[in-house]
Amino acid sequence: MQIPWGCDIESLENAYDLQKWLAESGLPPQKMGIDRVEVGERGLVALNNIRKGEKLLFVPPSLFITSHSEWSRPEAGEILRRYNVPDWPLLATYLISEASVDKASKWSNYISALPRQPYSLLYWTQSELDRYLEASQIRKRAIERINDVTGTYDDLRLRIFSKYPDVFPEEVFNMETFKWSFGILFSRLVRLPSMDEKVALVPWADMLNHSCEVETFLDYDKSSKGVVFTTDRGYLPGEQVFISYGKKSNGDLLLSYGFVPKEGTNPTDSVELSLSLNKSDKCFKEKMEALKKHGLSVSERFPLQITGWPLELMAYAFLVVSPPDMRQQFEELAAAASNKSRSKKEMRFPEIEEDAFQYVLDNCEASIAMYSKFLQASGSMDLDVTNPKQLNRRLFLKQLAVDLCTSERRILFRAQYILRRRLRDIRSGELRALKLFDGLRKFFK
Ligand SMILES: C[S@@+](CC[C@H](N)C(=O)[O-])C[C@H]1O[C@@H](n2cnc3c(N)ncnc32)[C@H](O)[C@@H]1O
Repeated sequence: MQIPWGCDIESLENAYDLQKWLAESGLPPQKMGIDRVEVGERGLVALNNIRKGEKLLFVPPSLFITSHSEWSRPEAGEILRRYNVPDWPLLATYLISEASVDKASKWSNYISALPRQPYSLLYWTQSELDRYLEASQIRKRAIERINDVTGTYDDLRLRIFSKYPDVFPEEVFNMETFKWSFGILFSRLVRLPSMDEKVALVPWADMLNHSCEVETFLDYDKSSKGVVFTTDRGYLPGEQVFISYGKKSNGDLLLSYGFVPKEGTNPTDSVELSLSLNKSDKCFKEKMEALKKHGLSVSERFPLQITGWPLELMAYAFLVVSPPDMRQQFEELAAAASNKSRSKKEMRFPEIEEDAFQYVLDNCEASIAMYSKFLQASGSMDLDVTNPKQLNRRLFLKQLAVDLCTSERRILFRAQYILRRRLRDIRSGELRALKLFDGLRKFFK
């Protein structure tokens, strides 16, 4: 179903109307203008020289959309407040409600300039996720997110919408429109640290695209009473201005914003490695109980970065490989794996270190094999040319998946290299100790 709101972002017409409306509605004159850009399609571009350290934007609170914004249909807002609906579902419903009244909404210019189909994994079908993201843990995260959105909508429908069908008719408030509004929230909502972490849609500020190379982010500025950001570099006229959407992995960026940064440009990139207890382990039940007690399960995902992995991952690996005579330590290991341990020092269990590293290496290599299979096959995947429009979509999704999988596999290769080296050191240390022991034995004979 085609959503009747928003626009095709290839055209800048609606964005120019938005710019005009904002200027008439209290947005001060800007040093940036909306334009077609190379990264992110539409973005904000410097109109004059912008210096490093300048504050830009100054969007006043009267132009933010928050959970306290006034509803064009007050009865709808009143009902949701009575049911104490949390911020995210409230804002998702608000956006649909305002969109449905068209020009009668204060936000009609803003809504008309929003993308009709936000780039988000919410729009990938199950078979697209299976086909393109089989190797990546992002597939599971996308399915969880889609289920969350579906569950949230079902809950609202059952508890509220079905009781007030005149206020929330199904032609307007349905799964398709919720997918759209949640897609907009995931890709545009900002958390404002200096406003008690309030979440808001901030028109104009949400035209800024992300760069992994900048560190500046949007926040509320109490002195100027508006949303601003401070540039961490200078820009020449015509250059696109960027902010940071946060220290996110490529997978997180794809999940919420629908893009993957260029290979090797994201210093905070990470990949999730899934580790599981061995079902044939004699202590399976005891280990499972220990994990459960600390909020973990028999299968967990841990982030690997190019610079290393967290202590929690090693604690989980130690628990998996620990023999029955270490049962006294199961609790301690499960606590450390859940980040609840008091000690933040690296755990040392020399007698099972080799097994633990080997276990993590085996999991890394199994994961690498899946990525390699997908990346090798991706060249010959899309030969169906009977439907050109569908083919474009397929090529686009496939390219995103190839970019994601290449960056995730790169981190796994690095982990594989470090793990192999650690194992070689452990083994050569053992060999040296063995030779020494042998030498001593001969000496004392
Ligand atoms: C907050 S909006 C930014 C404005 C957006 N370009 C627009 O035209 O409405 C976030 C969306 O911009 C796009 N985007 C932002 N940064 C990007 C980047 N570095 N590369 C590709 N797309 C990007 C993605 O589609 C993302 O979902």
